[in-house]
Amino acid sequence: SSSHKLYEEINAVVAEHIKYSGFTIDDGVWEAIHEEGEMKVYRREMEEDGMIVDPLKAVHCVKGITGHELCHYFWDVSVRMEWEGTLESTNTVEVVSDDTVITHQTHKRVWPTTQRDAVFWSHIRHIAGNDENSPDMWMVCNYSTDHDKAQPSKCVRVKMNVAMVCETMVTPRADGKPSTREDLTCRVQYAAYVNPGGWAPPSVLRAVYKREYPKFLKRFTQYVTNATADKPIMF
Ligand SMILES: O=S(=O)(CCO)c1ccc(-c2ccc(C3CCCC3)c([C@H]3C[C@H]3c3ccccn3)c2)cc1
Repeated sequence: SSSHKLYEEINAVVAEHIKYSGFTIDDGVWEAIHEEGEMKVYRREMEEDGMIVDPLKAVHCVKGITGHELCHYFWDVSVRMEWEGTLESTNTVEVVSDDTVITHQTHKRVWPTTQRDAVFWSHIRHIAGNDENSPDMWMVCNYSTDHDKAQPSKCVRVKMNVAMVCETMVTPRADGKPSTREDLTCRVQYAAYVNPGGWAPPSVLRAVYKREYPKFLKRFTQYVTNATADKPIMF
């Protein structure tokens, strides 16, 4: 229930991501590392006590789906192994409420680094827009947390703060008929702050992020497109 002690943190993290969301990327600050069609991926080079913690930001535009659908599948742990290619295992350690779960997942080892795992709360939220200044958005935040049911493992624990924020554009039909998927466009913003935990070679980490984030975003959005193609639209 929303009286759960986590909600203070959840509300603060959500507010922060809304504050920093925005489709305009300040080129002076963000370095483009990948552009493919509508998908553009950026990073900022940042280190915290010798650790690479490059913030990552990506924007994408996906036809034929809604932001609610994209966030639903990003949040739904039961399908995560189907689209997250770098995952070895995932385990839900607590269902906090119908919009928040706590997950423990292990990532496949990335040579030559030690294998990593993550324990995080994952919260899905619809932010109703009331005018063009505050658009209607769906958002999922994945934020590292501790949990006594998350088994200590051989893995190095990463610290992460990830947000998927979506806006849906519906082009009105001239014939006044109900919208179909051709009328839908989902504008996606993905922001990830991942501290890899223990030491890892900076050049290796930067190469991994540069390779894996575009792959993950492409594979995930393709997964949602396929999963929703023959289903009624979830607005
Ligand atoms: O968007 S999510 O919330 C989706 C839920 O899974 C997310 C995405 C990515 C990560 C993550 C965390 C750590 C690493 C590294 C750090 C040193 C060695 C492993 C990587 C590396 C494996 C690379 C990677 C980058 C991007 C996407 C997937 N794989 C990724 C965590 C959560």
